Amino acid sequence: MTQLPGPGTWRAARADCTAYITTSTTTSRPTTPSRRSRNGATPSILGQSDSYDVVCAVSEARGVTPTVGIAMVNLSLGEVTLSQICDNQSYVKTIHKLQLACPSRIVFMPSACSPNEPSTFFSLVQRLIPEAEISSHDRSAWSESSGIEYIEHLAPEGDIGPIKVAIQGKYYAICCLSAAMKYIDHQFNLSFSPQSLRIRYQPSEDTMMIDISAMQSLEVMRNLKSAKSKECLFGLLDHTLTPMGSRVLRNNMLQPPTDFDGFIKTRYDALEEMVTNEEMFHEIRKALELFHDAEKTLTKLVIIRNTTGVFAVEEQINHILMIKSFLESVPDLYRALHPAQSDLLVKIRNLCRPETTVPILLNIKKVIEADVTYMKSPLDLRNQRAFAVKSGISGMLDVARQTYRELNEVIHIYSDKVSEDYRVAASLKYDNRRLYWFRIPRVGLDMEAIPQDFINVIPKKSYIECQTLDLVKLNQRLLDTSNEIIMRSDAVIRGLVKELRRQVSPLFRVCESIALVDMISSFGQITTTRDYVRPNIEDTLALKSARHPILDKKMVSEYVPNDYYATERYRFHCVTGCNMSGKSTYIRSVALLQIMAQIGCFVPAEFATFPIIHNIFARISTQDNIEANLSSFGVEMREMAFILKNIDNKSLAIIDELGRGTSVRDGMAIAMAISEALIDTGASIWFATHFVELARVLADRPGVLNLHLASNTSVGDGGIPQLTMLYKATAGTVDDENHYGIALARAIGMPESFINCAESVANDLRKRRESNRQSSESYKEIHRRKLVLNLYEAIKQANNSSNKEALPGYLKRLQEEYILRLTEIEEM
Ligand SMILES: Nc1ncnc2c1ncn2[C@@H]1O[C@H](COP(=O)(O)OP(=O)(O)OP(=O)(O)O)[C@@H](O)[C@H]1O
Repeated sequence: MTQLPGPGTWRAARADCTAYITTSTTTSRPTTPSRRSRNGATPSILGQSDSYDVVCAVSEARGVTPTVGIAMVNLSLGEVTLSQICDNQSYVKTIHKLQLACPSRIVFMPSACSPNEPSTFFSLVQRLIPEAEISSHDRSAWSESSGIEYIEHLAPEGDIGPIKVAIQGKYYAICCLSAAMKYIDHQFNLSFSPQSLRIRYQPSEDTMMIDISAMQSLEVMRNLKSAKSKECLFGLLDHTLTPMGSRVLRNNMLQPPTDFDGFIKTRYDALEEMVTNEEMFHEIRKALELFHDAEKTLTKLVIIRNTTGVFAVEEQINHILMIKSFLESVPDLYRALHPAQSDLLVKIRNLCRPETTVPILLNIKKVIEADVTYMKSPLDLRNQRAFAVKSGISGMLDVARQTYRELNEVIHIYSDKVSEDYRVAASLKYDNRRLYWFRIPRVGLDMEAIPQDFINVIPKKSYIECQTLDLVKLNQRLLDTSNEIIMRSDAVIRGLVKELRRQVSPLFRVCESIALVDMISSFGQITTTRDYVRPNIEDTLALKSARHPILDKKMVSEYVPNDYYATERYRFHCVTGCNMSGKSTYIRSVALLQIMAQIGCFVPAEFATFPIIHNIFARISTQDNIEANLSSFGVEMREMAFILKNIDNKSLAIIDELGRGTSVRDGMAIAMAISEALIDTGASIWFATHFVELARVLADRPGVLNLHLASNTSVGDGGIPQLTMLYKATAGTVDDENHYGIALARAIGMPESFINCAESVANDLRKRRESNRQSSESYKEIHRRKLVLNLYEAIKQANNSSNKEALPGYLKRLQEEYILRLTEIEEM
């Protein structure tokens, strides 16, 4: 049992949270942690298929810029993540972090919740993370010194120093660790074996924040229409072969790293090596197939529960057999990684080297039979467990095993006898609930006159399942013998578990390496099957012939690739185009490709450079039905307010169809005001709109680039105009004089009378607008001057760019845009 650190002293001098002086104890109902059903909105948006027990303690120093400490203890994976976040009054970063972790419990200080006046943060957590159970825990549990003691006691020895350096000054995070551990001990009667818990500090600036609604509308983790569909970014990228690999991929997609040298570059190098060395790649994939979820098994081994009895010992034997088969599989991966040269793969190979795993395996083999292994079928697993401990270690155990063997033989002989006596083809089956039972085909069996000796009969379509009284008695004897074996194995197993607990730390590292190599090989799988390119990381976003990753796979060769370019000078991209011209697809692609690039994956393009982005926001209307429209404007405004409050120059925002939930005039005015505000943030904005006038007005603002998705109108059979989408992003605004909307309405079969009426209204409006248009020479002069100044600035910037490869394309586009804009001015 873990020796828990004594209660530390609460330092009254420290900020707001020191003021929480009460004598309250834990207030929530004591229960054991359980796998919650994930019905909450956030987990389903995040596409979570697996659920974990995460207990999270939070504390805060209130103020204008509050500081929040978080300690998240994952009881299913045996790891603790500490964070300390400098947040704003809406606690955006903290709430986002909690939403991604999906904690089963969130523990507060008693003074933050009722009967005291609930803090703003507490109220936000209650409202925005409804699926978490909220508790409070005694004030004295939130102690810095006790938190440090936990680290010293629970972290692997080699990790203690680096963790202490990382958490220096992170007072709130450390107090939360103390509270979380005491809460777990108090509530669940659980503790961790010494030096076994992975504790890490995660600074919030090390990862990209993808707003939850962006995650949903961009279909990052799950498809919008069907939760089962694999048509989402995660579905596209997840070719992992182990549960650990899939988890790491998911975590990376939820919070892509922002550290290029530390993470992204090393992943690119490893991936490049994998895709160029085909043989190594295949060997790695083959080796990965052998692994099960060792991370979870190891966690179960290090969690100390005060449970005894046959079931507990059986579980421990299962864990040992699983660890044994895990250790036996590691050398294959080590060999597969032999040719690796890239830093990351070499590091992973070193972590998997035999010096780490072989001594542990030898220790296991000292007491466990070498050929006993973990099996999936209940009968095989029971037999493996019965013979797990080496013979010769305990005389009584060997005797019990002999009885077990003989009883099994007796049962098989009895099964043959039943077949003979009742003239049926009874086959012996086994499951954990009934133990042995018979399956007898219905053919030749009179269902009206089933022998009375057959009990517990379950009729099925083509056979019956049943037992006999004698079989039930034999089962009971077998169970007693099996239990005796298990209990007699207990002492040996206990000793081994104790030994293994001391060695889990390097094994957890091996698991993490396997997970990482699995994620990279998963990227390798998609890179080799699709035509992906390694991105560069620079200040500029420049993509040549880039494709929407999901549509590209779905549409194969039909997808029309597009170019993207964004710098300080062109940071607000106003994208116009007629209905169905590909605007949304164009702007969404850029966010999805950015996420791919930052998790270390190659991207579907001919050439790609990305800047490092710290936040991704999206405002995309995903509900087009009339009912939803009632509130869609409210949702739209709320989301835009959130974005405007949190966006900065390291952000990327995708805004689609802003202002469409209200009248055209109001919508246009709001879109205009928001666009102006977004331009001033310095963020990279991709703004698709039907308001062509908006694009024209914004055209002269520094930082704005107008683009449109091209389409063609031609005259088809019978003189009927036809609309062809080209899906090609082109400089300038869409030419709305062609009335594409009306052309599309005609193409989809609206009545001719209606179309004629719409055309006449549109022509009237156009004439009126033309007569209002300014045409004075001085007005034109102002526009010409602005255009030349902009061109000068752009060429200067291009000259400074290190990306010479993208330069010709960029200059050509600049030229096209200049000519187009000049023509527009002259035609005014
Ligand atoms: N680059 C492309 N290549 C091929 N097909 C595309 C491309 N972009 C979009 N499409 C097709 O066009 C359809 C419509 O695209 P999208 O929804 O992006 O258009 P939109 O301009 O945003 O439409 P609306 O204005 O009506 O919302 C997509 O479902 C896809 O099938």
